[in-house]
Amino acid sequence: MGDRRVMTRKLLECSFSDKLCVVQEGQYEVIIVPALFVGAFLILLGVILWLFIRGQRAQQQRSGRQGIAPMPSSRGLRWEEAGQGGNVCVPLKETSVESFLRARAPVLDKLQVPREQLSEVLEQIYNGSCGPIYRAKRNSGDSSAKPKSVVLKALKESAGLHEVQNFLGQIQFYQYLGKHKNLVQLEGCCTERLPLYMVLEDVAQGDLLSFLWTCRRDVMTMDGLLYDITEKQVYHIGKQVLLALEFLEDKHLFHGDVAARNILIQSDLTAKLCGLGLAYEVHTQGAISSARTIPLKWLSPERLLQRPAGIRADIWSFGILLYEMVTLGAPPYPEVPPTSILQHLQRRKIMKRPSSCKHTMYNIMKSCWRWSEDSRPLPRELRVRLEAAARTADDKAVLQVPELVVPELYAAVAGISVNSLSYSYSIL
Ligand SMILES: Nc1ncnc2c1ncn2[C@@H]1O[C@H](COP(=O)(O)OP(=O)(O)OP(=O)(O)O)[C@@H](O)[C@H]1O
Repeated sequence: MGDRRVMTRKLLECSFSDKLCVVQEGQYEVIIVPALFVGAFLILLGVILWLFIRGQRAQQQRSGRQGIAPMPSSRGLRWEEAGQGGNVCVPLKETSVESFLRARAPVLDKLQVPREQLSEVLEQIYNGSCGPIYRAKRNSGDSSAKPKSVVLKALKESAGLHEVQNFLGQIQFYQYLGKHKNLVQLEGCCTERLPLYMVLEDVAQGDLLSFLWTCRRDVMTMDGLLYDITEKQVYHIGKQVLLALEFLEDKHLFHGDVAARNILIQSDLTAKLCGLGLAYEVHTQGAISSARTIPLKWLSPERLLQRPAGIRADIWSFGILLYEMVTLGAPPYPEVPPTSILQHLQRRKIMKRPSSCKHTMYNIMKSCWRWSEDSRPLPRELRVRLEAAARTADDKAVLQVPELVVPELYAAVAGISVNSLSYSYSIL
C-alpha cells in the first residue's frame, strides 16, 4: 500500500509530456512482478527436484536391500512380499540363454528334478501356449516305488531369452502360489539346461469339457471313472472351482480364463483349475498381453470392453461354466456369433435357462451375469449359495443330452480354435 502511494505521488509530480518519468514508473512493474514469478517458479522447481531425488533414493535402497530389480506391480501385490524369493524380472544384461540359466540356477535349486528320473518316452497330450505338453513316467529314485505318471510342460525349442525368462517366472509363480487341492500342483522343474520342463502332477482323467462330452455318450465306465453327472455333482465341481478362486482372491489374483476346458478332473471328481498362464501375466505385467487370444464368450462385459478386471470377471465366467456343466458341454450363446457377443450383452441379453437347469441353479447363473461387476457375488458368498443349493439338489437323475458333439462345429460356435481342444475327446 505504502509503495503504491509513493508511486502515485511520483506520477502526480510528472507532467504528461515527461517521458522519462513514465519510463521510470514502468520499470518497477516490469522488473518486480516478473522477478516475483521467477522466484516462485524456482522455489517450486526446487521442491519438485527434491521430492524426485528423495523418491529415487528410497527406491534404490529398497531394491538394494532385497537384491531385486523393480517390476510392475499388479493390484498392490508383489512377489517379494510373500518372501519366497519371487523375483521374475531379471536384468536384461544376460546375453545367452545358457549363461542366463546358470545365473538363475540357485533360485530354482530346490525344485530341480534329476532328468534321469524321467522316462525317455514322452507322449504329447497337448500343444500348450509355451510349447508341447507331455505325459511321462517319473522314477523317484527309490527302486521299490512304482514309477508315477507326471505331466511335463516344455518350453518350445525356438524360444528366445524373453520366453525363457517368462517360463522360469511361471515356475516361480507356482512356487509363490503354494499348494491348493483345487489347483494343479507343481512337482518340480528341469531348468539347469535346455530343454526346459515344468513337472506337474498328472490329473489323468483330463479336462472337464471332454468329460462332459463323454457323459453324452452311452459310456458307463472308463478308467474307473463314471461318465455320468448329476445336478448334485455339478454343484460339487462348482464348489471346488470356487475354492480355487477364493485362494487366488486371497492373494489378490484372478484366473482370467475360467472354463470347462481349463478344469482338470480326477476319477473321484476332484476338480483342479489349470491354465494359470494368464494369472501369471496379470500378476507380473499388470495386464494380459495382446498375444493371448481368450475365447470371447466366456468374458465379462468389463473384459470385453478392455476395462480393468478382477475376481468378479472370473465370477461371470463361472456362470458360463455352470451352463457348460448343466448342458454337458454345449457352446455358450449358440445363436450369437462370437464376434457379436459384446453387442448382445450390451442389449442386456443373457442366456436363457437350459431345460436341464433348475430355477435355483439358473438364479445363481443370473447373479454371476450381472452387468455391473460390483453387484456380482464374490467367490466365498457364491460358494455358500452353492453349498445350500447342493443340499436339496438331485443326486439320482443323470443329466442327459442326446446329441453328440462335433468338435469342429463346437469350436466354430464357441469361438475357440479347434486345436485348443484337448486331445482326449478325439480318441473317443
Ligand atoms: N497336470 C495336468 N494333468 C493332466 N493334463 C494336463 C495337465 N496340465 C495340462 N494338461 C492338459 O493340457 C491342457 C492345457 O493345459 P494348460 O491350460 O495348463 O496349458 P496352456 O495352454 O499352456 O495354458 P497356460 O499358458 O494358460 O498355462 C489341459 O486342458 C489338459 O488337457
